[in-house]
Amino acid sequence: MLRIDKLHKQIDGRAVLQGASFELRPGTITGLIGRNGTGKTTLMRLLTGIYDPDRGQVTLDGVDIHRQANVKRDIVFVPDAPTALEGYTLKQCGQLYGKIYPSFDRLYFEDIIGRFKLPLNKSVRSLSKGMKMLFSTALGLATRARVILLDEPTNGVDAVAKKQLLALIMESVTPESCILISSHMLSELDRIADSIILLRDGRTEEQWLLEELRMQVRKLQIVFNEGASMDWLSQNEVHVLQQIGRVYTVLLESDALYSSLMKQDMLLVDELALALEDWFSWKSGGDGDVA
Ligand SMILES: Nc1ncnc2c1ncn2[C@@H]1O[C@H](COP(=O)(O)OP(=O)(O)OP(=O)(O)O)[C@@H](O)[C@H]1O
Repeated sequence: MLRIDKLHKQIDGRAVLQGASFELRPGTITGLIGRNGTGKTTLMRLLTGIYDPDRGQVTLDGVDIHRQANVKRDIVFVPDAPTALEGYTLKQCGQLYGKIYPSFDRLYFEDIIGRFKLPLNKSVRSLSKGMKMLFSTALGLATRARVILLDEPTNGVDAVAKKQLLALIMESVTPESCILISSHMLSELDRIADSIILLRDGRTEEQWLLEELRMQVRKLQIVFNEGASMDWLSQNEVHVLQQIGRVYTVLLESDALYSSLMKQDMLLVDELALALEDWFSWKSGGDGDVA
């Protein structure tokens, strides 16, 4: 559906994107993660056509979105602050979006606004930061566009509304549409995303399906008898998340490693549920802070 192919973009002489490639498939929610300043917002601006790429292509069903302006109506970007709409009332914003986006669903928009108890006749400026995020996400989702890009949608949103917002995002994806969410909240993506894209050094690495990841990567708590088996622990494919005395929490990817672990001198081994954050800590080189 939306295909991103070797995107390059320099901003102020700095290469922000250096070959980002991935795909967004219909009916899916994809999480975009990466450290501060890695270029997630820049990438979203490129996908919406706000920026042109220096090199590379973004195509929606084979049509280059930077060459065919009308395709952009199928792609909506919800920024992390709706500054452009500050002067309008919420209702006026709905009317405006209804004119821009042919599939804008006004009833759905007003339904969401009602669910979050947002004031339809007040200006966007008068809303709190969290309310602004709820409102702009509602506006974006109500376009019923085929591709919806959400930049940190839960930023500033309280715990109760966050739960509702995540449910809303999940309910909004249809078999014909897809949603890309940039977020530092890995536990939220863990709950709602189908796949994850990690942006690092301007490049996207492999796109991981969360379901497959949970099957492939084992998280184990091991208590060794006497001394820990350093030979086993120091293998490249074993990642030690935590060590407290003789208790190790590790991640490992291969069945062969699991079999060789079973031959070690252990008091206890226990399988734990893998969290996206654990895996991320591994892939970020162990500092656990990429997002
Ligand atoms: N308008 C701009 N002018 C100059 N530099 C910019 C501009 N926009 C972005 N940048 C730079 O481009 C890089 C990528 O910024 P971007 O906002 O895309 O990162 P991000 O991954 O979304 O960050 P965060 O997680 O902090 O929101 C940063 O180094 C940033 O300083």
